[in-house]
Amino acid sequence: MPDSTPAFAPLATERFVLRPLRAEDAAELHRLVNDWEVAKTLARVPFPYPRQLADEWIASTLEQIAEGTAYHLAIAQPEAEGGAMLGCVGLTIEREERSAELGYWVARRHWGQGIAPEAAGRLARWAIANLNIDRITASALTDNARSAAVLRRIGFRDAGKGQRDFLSRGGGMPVLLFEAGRADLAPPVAPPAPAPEAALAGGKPILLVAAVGLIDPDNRVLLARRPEGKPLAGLWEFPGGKVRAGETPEVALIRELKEELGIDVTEACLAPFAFASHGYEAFHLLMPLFLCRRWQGQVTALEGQALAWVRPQRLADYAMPPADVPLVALLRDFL
Ligand SMILES: Nc1nc2c([nH]c(=O)n2[C@H]2C[C@H](O)[C@@H](COP(=O)(O)OP(=O)(O)OP(=O)(O)O)O2)c(=O)[nH]1
Repeated sequence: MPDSTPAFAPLATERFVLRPLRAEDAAELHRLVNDWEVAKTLARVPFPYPRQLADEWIASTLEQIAEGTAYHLAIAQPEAEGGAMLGCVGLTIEREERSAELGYWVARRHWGQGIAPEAAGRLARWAIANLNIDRITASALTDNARSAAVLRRIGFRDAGKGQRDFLSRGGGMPVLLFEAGRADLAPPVAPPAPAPEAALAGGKPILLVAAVGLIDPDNRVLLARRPEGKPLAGLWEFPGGKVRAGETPEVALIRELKEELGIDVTEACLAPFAFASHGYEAFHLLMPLFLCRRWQGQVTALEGQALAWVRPQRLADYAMPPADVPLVALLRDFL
């Protein structure tokens, strides 16, 4: 399954942009990182930092982005504000483990402005939503309380202690290990407000969500990727959404399919197929799954979500929410 990042479009944060490094950044990169206070905190940076290494490093980061093996980016001001580089943030992918390692540094004169959490938080949330990973790891020198605080602030959990080789220190150094999964990087989920007589499942409100397996003439099923910023970001799901007060599941689905995919579906074309009943932390999900083979209009990702038409036997290659796992098995057998 491809990652949905053919060419890397810069990521905006509240104040900055995270963009691929450019050959012309080399002199500035060298000036900023060839500073003992910065270099001593970084495992892979030698000190002194040879000027030529900046050129080589930048060229290698561009190759890695093209291959999808690592995403090392400049933290820069927006072009309209001068475009100055303030530091770097990066992720190295461990494909086999479906994880990535996060690193960052900020030029000394910009310390104390909250740049690292803003940049590292955005890259981490983008990565969990757009790359095929479930986990991000990071480490900080045991005496680098500032860096540990950055990681905790963006949702990382302490994951013990370790040892890492630091080029700048000429050997192994003790580090604190951190990690974050999808739930750690998601916004806090407010439990749905229960209707007055709503059933409570084990003390949790029941959330009714209607979903559909859209099936094309080749017998492929449409999956949509949950976007950055939503709970379960990066997981693939059946199109659909919450059933609002006063709606039937069918009406909710017809509305969601119009809003999210720009297609018109009639109730007669929605065939009830199965349902999911799954306890999430904040609510219990009850999700009828319909099947639909006929609709009007062109399926279009109107909310910027990645879409994939997937053959039944390939459904297992797509990481989906835990509630969907039994549905996928049923659907595969049915199709
Ligand atoms: N649509 C859909 N939702 C699913 C699936 N599996 C699963 O656990 N869910 C969960 C994720 C969410 O907690 C919930 C759907 O809520 P949502 O927030 O995406 O619904 P929505 O489209 O109404 O979103 P919003 O307008 O509130 O942002 O159901 C699935 O296959 N499809």
